[in-house]
Amino acid sequence: MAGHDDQILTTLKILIIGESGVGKSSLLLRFTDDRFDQDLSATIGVDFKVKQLEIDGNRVKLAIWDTAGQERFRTLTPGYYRGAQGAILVYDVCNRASFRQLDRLWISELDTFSTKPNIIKMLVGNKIDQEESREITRDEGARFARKHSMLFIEASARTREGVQIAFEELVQKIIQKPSLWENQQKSEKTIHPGETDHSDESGQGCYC
Ligand SMILES: Nc1nc2c(ncn2[C@@H]2O[C@H](COP(=O)(O)OP(=O)(O)OP(=O)(O)O)[C@@H](O)[C@H]2O)c(=O)[nH]1
Repeated sequence: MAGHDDQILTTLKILIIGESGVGKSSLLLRFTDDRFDQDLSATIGVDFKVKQLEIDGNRVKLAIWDTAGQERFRTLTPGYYRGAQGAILVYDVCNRASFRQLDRLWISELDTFSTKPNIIKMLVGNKIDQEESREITRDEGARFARKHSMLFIEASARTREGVQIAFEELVQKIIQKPSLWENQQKSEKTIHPGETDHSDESGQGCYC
């Protein structure tokens, strides 16, 4: 029966980044637990959830890191990024500042700290249930994604729209690039937030 660990193709590390309040934790909660909480508190440091997903007949385990958007809660930045095969960059379609910050901060931070040069990026414009307050058109989001070679989807953690597909498309693209995950199988190891990883010091091992 699918779901046993020996049937898992690989474990992938996925990051969710973006400004505070754009809905990163809400997207994760919707994806992992199919829940939405109107009064979710701000993330402090990093949250971490694991979920299995079946893509094109392959079962993969996702370790999803939800990072704090607020500067004062972001203390371990390089560690978040290390070894990640995929990143979800989130903005709020009703908040232009959160869109602008992708260019000013989040993309360059990802480029600086990512240890995998071909990491797959998915841009998510969240909160499309608030159409009346929209500040960023779908077209503008799509153009920005194209410019930065990112996948793109609009979503609402509140209504579920686009959430599952955002994660699935990202994972599908990662699976299609075996160079991102293939040789971590032998030494597969999962580091949880707060644990120390020494694998880089020896020049081998992985961080997944
Ligand atoms: N209407 C609407 N509200 C949303 C949606 N997603 C999140 N929210 C609300 O937006 C607020 C912030 O959501 P969070 O998920 O905590 O945002 P975050 O990006 O994780 O914030 P930090 O943890 O501070 O980085 C909460 O009140 C959520 O209920 C959405 O799709 N639609």
